[in-house]
Amino acid sequence: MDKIRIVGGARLNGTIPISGAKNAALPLMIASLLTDEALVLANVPRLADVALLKRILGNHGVDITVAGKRIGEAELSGETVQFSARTIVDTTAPYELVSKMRASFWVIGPLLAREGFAKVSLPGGCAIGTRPVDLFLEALQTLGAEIEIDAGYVIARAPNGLKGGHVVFPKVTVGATHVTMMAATLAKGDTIIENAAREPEIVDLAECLIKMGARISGAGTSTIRIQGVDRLHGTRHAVMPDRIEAGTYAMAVTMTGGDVLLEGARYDSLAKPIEILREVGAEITETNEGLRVYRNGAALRPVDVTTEPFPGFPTDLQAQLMALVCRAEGTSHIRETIFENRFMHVQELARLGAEIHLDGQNATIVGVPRLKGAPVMATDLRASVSLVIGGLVAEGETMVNRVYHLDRGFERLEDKLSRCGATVERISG
Ligand SMILES: CC(=O)N[C@H]1[C@@H](OP(=O)(O)OP(=O)(O)OC[C@H]2O[C@@H](n3ccc(=O)[nH]c3=O)[C@H](O)[C@@H]2O)O[C@H](CO)[C@@H](O)[C@@H]1O
Ligand SMILES: C=C(OP(=O)(O)O)C(=O)O
Repeated sequence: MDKIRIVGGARLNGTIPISGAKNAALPLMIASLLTDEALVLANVPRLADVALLKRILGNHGVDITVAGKRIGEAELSGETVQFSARTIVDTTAPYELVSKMRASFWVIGPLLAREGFAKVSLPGGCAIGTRPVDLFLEALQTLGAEIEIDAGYVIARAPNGLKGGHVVFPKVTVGATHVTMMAATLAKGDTIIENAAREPEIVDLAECLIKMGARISGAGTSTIRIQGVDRLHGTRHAVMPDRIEAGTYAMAVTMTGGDVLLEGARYDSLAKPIEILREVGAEITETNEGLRVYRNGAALRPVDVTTEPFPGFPTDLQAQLMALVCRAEGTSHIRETIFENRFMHVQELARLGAEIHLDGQNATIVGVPRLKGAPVMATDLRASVSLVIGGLVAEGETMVNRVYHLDRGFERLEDKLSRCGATVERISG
């Protein structure tokens, strides 16, 4: 099993190219199931989750070819990949694949809309919480699906096709918004989604679906309207830059000090994290190429942050912020409201010398003057990278074990950081 070895102490200086967003690439790839024509996606990140979803789509009959890079594309940028679902050969998404990645459950929407049938394994919980799928199923029922649960599988039927409906989500859910929007594109009639997720990845998917011939308005607001069409066609679309990757490196630079251009990062997808990082002590400016993050030797200041759906502070940056304020001068408070068990990094950060007290969904972080390197264990994707951020300033060596979590969502992290002066290496094993 690979490990990441970090020797702390270096400031970060240089340029980090931001990859295509994992959380946009996954639903975009799944959207290829909606048409028998080719969907060509550029800027697809090379990540374990993307590789797994390629296998899952392949199982449904999607023909996948890597079209390579455009001339002049940077070495670290992603691939251009063509997804062609000419015929769906299998409408079942088996447990062995779905249990490895939750987002693979989302194939249920396009399969049902196009084929009138889908049998998809329940994804189960994961390290950050129980993560039920009740809201997906209720939304699909509103669009006319009959749902049965049998032997760990959701069996969804709509033999005469889906029909438009009025979906009101009782809580904001990114996944169920993606799935309902995709399913409704091929339903008969109009669909309204209220209390829809407003995440930028929803907008990216909607833009691609519109290029495919879908009639969607309001994506990015809490009310999305979809007029169903008979069929969708192929198109080309570039995956949006990864706001969570960009936010993570912004926190790393704020932690170490230095001056880094996050190439391709977009301010509007990161407004809240940028506001918080400025409170902590970073200077962040928007340039034509991306976001420039700068901090001199000034002390880090504590903050009080609650995770919320977009445009609030994202849960996917909570662990990284916690690592950062471990070194603040004063006491910070972080409240996690999206997932019930997303504090697995706390015990591992404590191994580096952090002082964090947990009370239910609230963490109190008492800043300490120094962290000290130690062997630590990654428990989930964002928790892993919080340990890397801690390791970048910890005295001596930090060894992060179970790096496969990190490989789900960070493309060549060790290359990107070491190019900016950090001592970070992957030890294969
Ligand atoms: C691949 C991807 O894009 N993953 C992101 C997506 O996950 P995901 O789409 O799974 O997260 P959701 O927005 O659906 O979850 C929000 C909350 O709603 C709950 N819920 C959700 C569905 C449901 O049927 N019932 C229910 O109770 C969840 O347990 C959670 O407490 O959004 C999360 C919240 O921004 C991010 O942390 C994940 O990185
Ligand atoms: C929680 C995440 O992903 P997933 O929803 O795939 O588990 C994440 O990207 O931080």
